[in-house]
Amino acid sequence: MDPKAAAIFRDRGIDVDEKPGLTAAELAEIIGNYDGLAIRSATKVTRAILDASDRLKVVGRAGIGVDNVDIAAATARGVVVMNTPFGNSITTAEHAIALMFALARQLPEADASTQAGKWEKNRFMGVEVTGKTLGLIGAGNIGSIVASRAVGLRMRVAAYDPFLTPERALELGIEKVDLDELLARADFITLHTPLTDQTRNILSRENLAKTKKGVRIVNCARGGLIDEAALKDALDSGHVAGAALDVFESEPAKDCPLFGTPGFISTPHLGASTSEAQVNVAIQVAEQMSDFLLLGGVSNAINMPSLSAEEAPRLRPYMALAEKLGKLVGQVVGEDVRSVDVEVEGAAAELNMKPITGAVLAGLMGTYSQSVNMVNAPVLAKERGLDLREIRHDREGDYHTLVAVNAGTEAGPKRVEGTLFGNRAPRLVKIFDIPVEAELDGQMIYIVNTDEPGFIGALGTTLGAHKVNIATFNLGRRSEGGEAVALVAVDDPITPELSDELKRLPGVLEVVPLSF
Ligand SMILES: NC(=O)c1ccc[n+]([C@@H]2O[C@H](COP(=O)([O-])OP(=O)(O)OC[C@H]3O[C@@H](n4cnc5c(N)ncnc54)[C@H](O)[C@@H]3O)[C@@H](O)[C@H]2O)c1
Ligand SMILES: O=C(O)CC[C@@H](O)C(=O)O
Repeated sequence: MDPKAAAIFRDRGIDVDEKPGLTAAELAEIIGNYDGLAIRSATKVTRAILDASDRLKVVGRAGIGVDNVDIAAATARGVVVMNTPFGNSITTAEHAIALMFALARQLPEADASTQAGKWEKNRFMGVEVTGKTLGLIGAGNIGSIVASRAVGLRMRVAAYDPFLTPERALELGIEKVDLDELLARADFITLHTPLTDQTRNILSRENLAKTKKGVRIVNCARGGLIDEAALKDALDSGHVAGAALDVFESEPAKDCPLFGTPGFISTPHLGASTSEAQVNVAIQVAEQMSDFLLLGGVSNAINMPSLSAEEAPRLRPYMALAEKLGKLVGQVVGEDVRSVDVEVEGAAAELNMKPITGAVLAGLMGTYSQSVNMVNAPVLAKERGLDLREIRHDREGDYHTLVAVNAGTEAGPKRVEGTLFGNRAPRLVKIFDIPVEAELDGQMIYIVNTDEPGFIGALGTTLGAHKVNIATFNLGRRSEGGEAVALVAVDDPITPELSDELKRLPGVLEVVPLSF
């Protein structure tokens, strides 16, 4: 990785060790010492590596493809995975164009022959690209840049990309076609998709047979998009006139069946290898990882919603409130939660809601499982079949800002509401429709009782008898003489014996020890 990455980490006060070329075993041995791991494409972040990484919070990929990271395993462990989606796009697009020209004019073979003193002028008859049709498979960041360069070279561009809108195609000056039409018409084909279940072997033996005789093919995207054995046969038969691969089914490619085939050109995954691109991605990955580790900002994460470093300070108190509300519901309602509506109104409704929802889930799911954070909470919630809804209210309420968590249970909805005092201090304002103001902090006891004289005295006496000091005392009731709640913050541990004794006090309906 370009040394600028390490320089940025150090400038921002993060200790950094540069360890290029570690084996998997060496990485597994040391990964437990690190909060972040910055990688290029060669490092495989497998489940085994992640399992050995107790402290790891973030993996930053200085590049685009994250197929060298086990995203599911990282997510399950609560590790954020980020990439740098644009820093090497121009460079990779230029490599694709370079390989297209290398194929059109057989540059590597002509170079080798000339340097061998052969001067084979008649052997190397090329083709022009001007006026030819370029078939573009995948018109995202890199594909679009390739398209614009190809249009500049006076090529016609026919693109196959199910997600390409007609407006974008018009803007790029290219034609959107289906795959069969592209295969039938293209003089050159270049691939720019990720490797997914849909794109694996997109140039299969069957699809290669549908291409125009004499087609030339470039792949600077991912190995696995082309059937390498079928491509070799198509080159050998002369159906495909040339193929240039930067990426291979198995990398590092040491004994690919295509090696040595006439008309075949290869580079060792050099698509992103320019000094400009490597500086770009190194700077970007270091800035993103530092923002996350130091400020909680999240950009270009694969497994977590974005939260800019500028937004983070404003959202942080909301996320603290949301997490506390989630924890409160989880602890009081228990395992019975079937659905969760997260509602915001007032100032909260103006904000990016995803981090607030993520924090509610982290609080809630953390009461059911260990090591839960905003990365893995949504996955755990999904595994439990929890229905999640985000609701933004325009209305003006009693509070300038409000976050509510409405948990659906078999016994009906259970709703808690909270606000921020002075825009920063989280406060509960309503629990299960009973107004009660409380800081949710440290150890607390939640008590439901019948509103009757003498209860508070008995509660204080019992806590005193157990040498438990009361820090704050917050009361609310549904109606005079009806259901009442107490949220009592205490300085000393709440033992099971104390809980049992509190449950036996006259009028007590429920006692739940809480921890925030
Ligand atoms: N060789 C290298 O060194 C190098 C460098 C950078 C990126 N890459 C690879 O290049 C590829 C493209 O990167 P990008 O930044 O343009 O990604 P991108 O996400 O911006 O674009 C990918 C495009 O593929 C399209 N796509 C998805 N499924 C498709 C399908 N089934 N059929 C057709 N199109 C489909 C998407 O709609 C999208 O427009 C990625 O695989 C990336 O890893 C390689
Ligand atoms: O880091 C590299 O050299 C390759 C990067 C490339 O494959 C990518 O997906 O960004």
